[in-house]
Amino acid sequence: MANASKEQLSDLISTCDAAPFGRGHQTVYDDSYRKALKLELSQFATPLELAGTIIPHQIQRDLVDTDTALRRQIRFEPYKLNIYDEGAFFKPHKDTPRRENMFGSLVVVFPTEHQGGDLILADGKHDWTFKASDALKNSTPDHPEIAFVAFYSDVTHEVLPVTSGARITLTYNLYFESTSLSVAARTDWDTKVNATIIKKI
Ligand SMILES: O=C(O)CCC(=O)C(=O)O
Ligand SMILES: [Fe+2]
Repeated sequence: MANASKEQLSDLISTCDAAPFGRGHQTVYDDSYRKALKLELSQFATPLELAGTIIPHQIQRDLVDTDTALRRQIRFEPYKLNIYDEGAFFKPHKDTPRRENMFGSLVVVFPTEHQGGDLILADGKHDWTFKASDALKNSTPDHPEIAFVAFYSDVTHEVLPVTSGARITLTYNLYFESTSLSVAARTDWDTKVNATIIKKI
């Protein structure tokens, strides 16, 4: 991605489908709510090996181990590749839990040139802005960087419109290894968002 030319990005964009989202129990398309493109897991391959980065450790340390009640092994499941070209956005929503031991989401942002597309997160008490376009501005083809943000499932988030270029993200569902604890009942965590830039991937 760090070396992607405009042509390669337009090729990628032209192979993608419109991205739906969950509304109640349904999966719907509504481009006044979510205007973006996506590829399902079966439709792409990525050289990004999450296990080879610091991301799992950082999420374990800063999002999970900070609370003794939560201290458990976590697992990442890749979910979708999302492409936001100019004018694309995703209005405020919470992610639909895929299974009862899902406790959060991880969004990895690739270093493709773009403006806008800030991710705004809120839990009712705090809000956060994750501006990957700024975070990645020192990324170069020779020294690519990625940015990530991880958050609990009760955090509402939205992607503001991309004003130029293309913002490409890979989302993961975050699970606890054991299914014993009902995580949905917990809404009083102090730190709900963890955002960092990973250098030199
Ligand atoms: O691409 C992003 O930054 C967020 C995507 C998202 O919120 C989702 O797929 O549910
Ligand atoms: Fe989401």
